[in-house]
Amino acid sequence: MDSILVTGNGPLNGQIPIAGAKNACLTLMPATLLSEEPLTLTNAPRLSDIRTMTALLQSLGAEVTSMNEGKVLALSSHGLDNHKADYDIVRKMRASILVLGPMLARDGHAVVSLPGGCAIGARPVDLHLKALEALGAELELKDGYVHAKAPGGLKGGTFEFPIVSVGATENALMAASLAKGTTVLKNAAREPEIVDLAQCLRRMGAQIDGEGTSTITIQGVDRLGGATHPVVTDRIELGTFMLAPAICGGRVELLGGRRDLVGAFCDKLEQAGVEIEETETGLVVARNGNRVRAVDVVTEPYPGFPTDLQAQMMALLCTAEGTSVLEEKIFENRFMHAPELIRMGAQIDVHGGHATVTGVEKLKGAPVMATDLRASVSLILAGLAAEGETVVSRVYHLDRGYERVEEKLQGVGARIERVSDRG
Ligand SMILES: CC(=O)N[C@H]1[C@@H](OP(=O)(O)OP(=O)(O)OC[C@H]2O[C@@H](n3ccc(=O)[nH]c3=O)[C@H](O)[C@@H]2O)O[C@H](CO)[C@@H](O)[C@@H]1O
Ligand SMILES: C=C(OP(=O)(O)O)C(=O)O
Repeated sequence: MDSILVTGNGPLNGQIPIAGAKNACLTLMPATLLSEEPLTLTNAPRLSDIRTMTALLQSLGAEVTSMNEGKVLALSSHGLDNHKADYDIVRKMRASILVLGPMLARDGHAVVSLPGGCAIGARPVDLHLKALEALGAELELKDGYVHAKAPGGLKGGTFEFPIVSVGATENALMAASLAKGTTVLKNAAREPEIVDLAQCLRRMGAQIDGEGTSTITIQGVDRLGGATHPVVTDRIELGTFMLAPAICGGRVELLGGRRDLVGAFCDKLEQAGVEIEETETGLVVARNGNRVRAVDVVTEPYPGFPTDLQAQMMALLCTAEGTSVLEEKIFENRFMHAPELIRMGAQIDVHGGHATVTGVEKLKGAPVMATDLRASVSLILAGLAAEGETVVSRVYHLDRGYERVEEKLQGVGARIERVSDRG
């Protein structure tokens, strides 16, 4: 299993290109199941999660061809010969549940394994199921699988999400696109990935209004066609790499970055004393000299501060002047990076959904490991700011969501390399 070796660094300077969003691509790919015609996604990220979704769609009988070194995905679901998403693939990635709504909407039946919990929390899928029931789906849970039927097709309905869920909004949005009549989704998620999905579905012929607000209205159509759609920029990769010059000092331009994707996050960075400038080609982040200041952070659905940047922000605040409190409101167990950061000399006290971080002048390199994607990259950021060497193991978590992380950071002067254990 590979590890990442990071050696503490001085200021970083240069440019980092930001890829298409993992979380957008993982919902755009299952949208192929809604149509008999081809869907082409450009600006796709090259990630293990994308390969997992490819394998899942192929297991259902869809064709997925990766072109242009993986940046273009040509998908076609002309003849699905299997409507069962097997546990062996679904357990690898929670986003697998996103095949349920589209398969059910197009063909009237689907069987999908329940994904189960994961390191950051229990993550039930009850809201996905309730939203589909509001569209007339008949569901039964048997042997760890959701057996779904809609013999006469799905029918439009109104559903108000009791809490904001990105994935449940995506499943419902896709299913409603082919339901008969009008669907109104209230308290819907407003994330840029939802907007991207709605734009792609519209290109395929769907009639959708209100994406990016809490109420989305969908007028169902009989069939959807083919489309070509560029995947939106990955705001979480963007925020992660914005933290590299923030933590090491220097000046880095994140190519393709836009402030509207990471507004709440930018506000916090600026409060901490980091400079951010929007250019025609991206976002420039700079910090010179002084230590960053402590800031308090509360994770919330978009447009709030994203939970997927909480671990990385904690790494920065470990080096800030003063005491910060981070409150995690989305996932109940998303502070697993804290004990690892403590091994690097950080002062963190976790109490329930809060972490109190008292900044130290210098972190110290150490061998560390993490049990999830964003936790892993937070340890790389901490390693860049630490004295000495940090070895981050369990790199497969990182490969789920960051393409060529070491090359991108090397490109701005970071001392980071992948070490293979195989030899
Ligand atoms: C592939 C993908 O896009 N993943 C993102 C997506 O995950 P995902 O779509 O799984 O996250 P949700 O927005 O659904 O989760 C929000 C909260 O709702 C709860 N919940 C969710 C569904 C449900 O049926 N019942 C329920 O109780 C979850 O446990 C969590 O506490 O949004 C999260 C929140 O921004 C991000 O951290 C993930 O990176
Ligand atoms: C939690 C994440 O992803 P997933 O929902 O796929 O587990 C993430 O991208 O940080």
